Amino acid sequence: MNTLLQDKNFVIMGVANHRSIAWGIAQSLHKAGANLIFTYQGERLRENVAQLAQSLGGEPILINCDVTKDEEVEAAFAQIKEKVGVIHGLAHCIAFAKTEELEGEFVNTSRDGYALAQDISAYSLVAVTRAARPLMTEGGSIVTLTYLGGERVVANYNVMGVAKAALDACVRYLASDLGKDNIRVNAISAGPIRTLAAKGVRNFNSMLKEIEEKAPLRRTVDQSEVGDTALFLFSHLSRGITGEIIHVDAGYNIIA
Ligand SMILES: CCCCCCc1ccc(Oc2ccc(Oc3cccc(O)n3)cc2)c(O)c1
Repeated sequence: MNTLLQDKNFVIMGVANHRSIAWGIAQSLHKAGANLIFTYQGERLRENVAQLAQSLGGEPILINCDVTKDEEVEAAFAQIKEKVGVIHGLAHCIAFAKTEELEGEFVNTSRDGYALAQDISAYSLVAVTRAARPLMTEGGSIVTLTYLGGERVVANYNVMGVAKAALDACVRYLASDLGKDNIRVNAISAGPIRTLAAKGVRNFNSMLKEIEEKAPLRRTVDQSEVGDTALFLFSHLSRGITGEIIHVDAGYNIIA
């Protein structure tokens, strides 16, 4: 146990089940003494998140929030303000694209599929940052999840790669806006991890194998490694870092 985040309040958006990267982040922050607020999308996920949150002990705070609806984002953060007043950080672990657009040729991406991926996977960071900002009266740190496929072509990642490229630029522009409020905005570019979301990407398994063969560390990474990097980005230790993308991928991104 450490006290790096003792008694500080963090919002975690995007826990779906025990394999979620968001859950790995939650565990790392909990061990550092943080108080956690979980948001989920739609009542059917509430029970999953509730059981996981209760396993940490204490009274978890669970808030429904569909990030595609401005009124739900505003209502969610109004509830969070009422419950805790101040927050010190936010983990944005939300993305979506239609599975039929996560395979084959990118040139065949539909107009509505492209817009949907951008709305949920990139614009939602802007929306939640705008809503969270007034609650970060003591400064803060916002962390989102991105992937190498937004920097270089990764077969099948297609429309999500373009959405992650937009997300990465959002990180930089939001960091520029919020730095004067002492709020930092960064992204963790995680290597492939077997999550519910990963099931939506064609040939995911072959990518895991390629990484074990080519990554400098000759292995893939797990949710706890991403969680601990998030802990660093939420703590005083990363106070000089904003607008950055940190790769937690066993070094794979440096290999041609
Ligand atoms: C061939 C690429 C292998 C590496 C992919 C690593 C990765 C795994 C999961 C990622 O997160 C999502 C999130 C939503 C998403 O869209 C989905 C997921 C499940 C079902 C569905 O209809 N859409 C796809 C990937 C992600 O952004 C990146």
